[in-house]
Amino acid sequence: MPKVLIADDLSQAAVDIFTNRGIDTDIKVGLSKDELIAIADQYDGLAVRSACKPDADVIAAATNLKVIGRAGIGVDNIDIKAATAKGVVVMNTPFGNAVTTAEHAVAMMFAAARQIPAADQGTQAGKWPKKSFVGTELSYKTLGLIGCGNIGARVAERAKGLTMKVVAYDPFLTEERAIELGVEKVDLDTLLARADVITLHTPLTDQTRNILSREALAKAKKGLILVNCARGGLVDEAAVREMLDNGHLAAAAFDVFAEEPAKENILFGAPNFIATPHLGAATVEAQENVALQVAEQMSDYLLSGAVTNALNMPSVTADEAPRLKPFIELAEKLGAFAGQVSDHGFEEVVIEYEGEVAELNRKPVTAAALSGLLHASRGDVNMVSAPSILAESGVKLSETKTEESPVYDNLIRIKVKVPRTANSDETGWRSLAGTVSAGRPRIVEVKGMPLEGAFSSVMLYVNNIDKPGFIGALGAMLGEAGINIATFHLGRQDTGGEAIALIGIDGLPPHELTEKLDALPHVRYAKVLNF
Ligand SMILES: NC(=O)C1=CN([C@@H]2O[C@H](COP(=O)(O)OP(=O)(O)OC[C@H]3O[C@@H](n4cnc5c(N)ncnc54)[C@H](O)[C@@H]3O)[C@@H](O)[C@H]2O)C=CC1
Ligand SMILES: O=C(O)C(=O)COP(=O)(O)O
Repeated sequence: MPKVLIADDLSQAAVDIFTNRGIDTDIKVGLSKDELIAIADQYDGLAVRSACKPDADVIAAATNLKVIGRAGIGVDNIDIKAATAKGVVVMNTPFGNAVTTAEHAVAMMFAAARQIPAADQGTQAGKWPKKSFVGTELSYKTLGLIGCGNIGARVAERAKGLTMKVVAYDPFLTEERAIELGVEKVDLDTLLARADVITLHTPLTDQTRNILSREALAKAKKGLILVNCARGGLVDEAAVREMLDNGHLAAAAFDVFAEEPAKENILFGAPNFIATPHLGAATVEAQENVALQVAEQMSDYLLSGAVTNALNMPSVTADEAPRLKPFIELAEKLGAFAGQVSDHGFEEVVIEYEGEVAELNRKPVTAAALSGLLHASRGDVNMVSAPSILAESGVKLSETKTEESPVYDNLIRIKVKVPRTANSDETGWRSLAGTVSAGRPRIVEVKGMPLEGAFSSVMLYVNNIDKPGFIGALGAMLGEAGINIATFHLGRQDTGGEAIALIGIDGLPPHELTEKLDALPHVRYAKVLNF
């Protein structure tokens, strides 16, 4: 039974889902990094929010981990690169808390415009400070959105309802979407020059870090109200402090800080500064949503291989997962075959899809083929890590698809381009193809030669010149070595030409056998393959 560690405060809804789906959970909130590392290998899944930080060390220690689920949106607390390299899927819940966070941003905008927290404090202290708090009307003012995705768009809708004008800086916002939302797409400098209020809604990435730098903030209108409910690292906090002190900024309201939990911060105590402790997603509704969603997604993945909202793996719906399973198995086996016979590596990979499989969601199938392909040389690789490992290695990958499949209902062909080496004049493309028949993977072509057979867990692959008596000699040699033959598949180009034998055998043969085979005059190549 898979086991999940819930390492941050999640609604009970998550535990209920895991339990109903037959997954064990441990709830351990507030663990130190060392405490987490000490127990990490016990779990197949790790469910977090923003406080727990699964970095490369935690992921390395979590030797059984298959999935990290983020009950929320931002994943900057998770080392996705390390997770990908270890084959761990990282998934989030991209919509569950978007409305709640947009509402918090709007609340912060009003709180800052009318200095509500300070007015509240003064009033409750018995000062009746009516003259101290003259605010700013927001109607017809310009709101500048930095980032106009899920949350930004919801803030825009609300701001339009408040009769504000909305301009947005988001390089990925299309003109069509901007028109649909009724926002004006502008560049960052224009936004800085025109906005009366700026609110941030981008993820924290290398591109967005410090997007509101000192220089950028200096370009903003005097009297700007700044709201940050996205991530602390987006803004230069020291510059904001100075600008609140010198009046360049009228007010700032931050839910997020460069260092969290923010027990101390340069902004604390600044004039017209409002802080909340990362409460953007903290409503009952949002927490139910994200807990339910993350638990369902993680359970789906652990139990059926369905992938939703993953940041490092293509999606596979619960309906697709069983349909794709045999193709994933076939692709992985073909890849494994190609990888095991590419003794000197490969420079390029082409995957061809024909027939029924061409119409399916091919991304996970390709990922499986690459996982098989890289396994021989890289060992610890899976569908999550294989595509990025291949991309980093510089090997070119391309894919073709055709609905036509002349012989089989479906066919996957993997071609690898092998380099010329000192010992081998065999350069150019090697190709292997297989089909799924009655739900089982079958190999149907090796090096362009047709042959038909099932995969066995151990197979002897022999590439030889077609000569009378060769097959008999091969069988005798295996018999002498005490190797039982389970299946025997033959293919050849033409009489007396290049031929192949693919022999399913019970158990691993001794190394000397392949050496003996290799030494035979008609043998060009012999190898034991594992599937
Ligand atoms: N305070 C809180 O509790 C919460 C904070 N968040 C934060 O809000 C962020 C945004 O969430 P969503 O809107 O759901 O994400 P999203 O992915 O839907 O939208 C982000 C937008 O930022 C844009 N963007 C990316 N790079 C940019 C750049 N260099 N300059 C300008 N725009 C850029 C993207 O094109 C996208 O449209 C999350 O990544 C998370 O960090 C999310 C939920 C709760
Ligand atoms: O979803 C997000 O990105 C958030 O920042 C919410 O964070 P939290 O789950 O409240 O720690």
